[in-house]
Amino acid sequence: MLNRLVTSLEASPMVKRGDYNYFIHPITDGVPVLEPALLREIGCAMVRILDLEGVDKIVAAEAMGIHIGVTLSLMTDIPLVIVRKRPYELPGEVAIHQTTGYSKGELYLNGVAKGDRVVIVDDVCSTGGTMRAVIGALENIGAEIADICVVITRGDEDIGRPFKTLVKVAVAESGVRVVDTYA
Ligand SMILES: O=P(O)(O)OC[C@H]1O[C@H](OP(=O)(O)OP(=O)(O)O)[C@H](O)[C@@H]1O
Ligand code: HPA
Repeated sequence: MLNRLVTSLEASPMVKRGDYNYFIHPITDGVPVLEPALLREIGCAMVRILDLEGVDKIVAAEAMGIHIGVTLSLMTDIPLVIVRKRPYELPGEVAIHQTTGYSKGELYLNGVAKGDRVVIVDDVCSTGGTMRAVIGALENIGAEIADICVVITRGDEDIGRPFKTLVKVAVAESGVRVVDTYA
């Protein structure tokens, strides 16, 4: 069912970002080219496993959560909120500090109100730093997180609540191995 995702992940080129073994893949980097059939495969799998009952908004972080969020939004007609890397200073904007395995930065959340029922999607969860930061901001606003799905999980980090993933991978300097699939 996730044949395209599994095959392409296991063919990922590897680079070092400091000590971090970083795999390069169309879903997580947009390069070299993102095939519509792969996005459809992922969108269909997410629709199958996510709890979308009564969901008002899909929340996805810039940059590489965007195409995942767009795919799910087009398939479900649920509006999309993009957590941006630059501020807009709109009333109620929430600044979020993000730490990943290889970077630190700020994210800015607009467009989610107290009581909104949301799902969070992203391309990958590694240290869980990004997901923990986004969850914390949504909880502070008083949004209800109905469900979470990341396409690829590459670590065992605790993000403070259960979440769904399409594939779990083991990453080494030599490459990516898909350990499990969940859709
Ligand atoms: O679990 P973590 O260690 O937080 O890593 C996962 C995050 O890292 C990547 O984002 P990044 O901030 O690198 O930006 P990008 O989406 O612009 O590539 C990815 O899109 C996730 O959001
Ligand atoms: O290894 C990775 N590759 C692409 N994106 C990522 N985001 C966190 N880790 C990775």
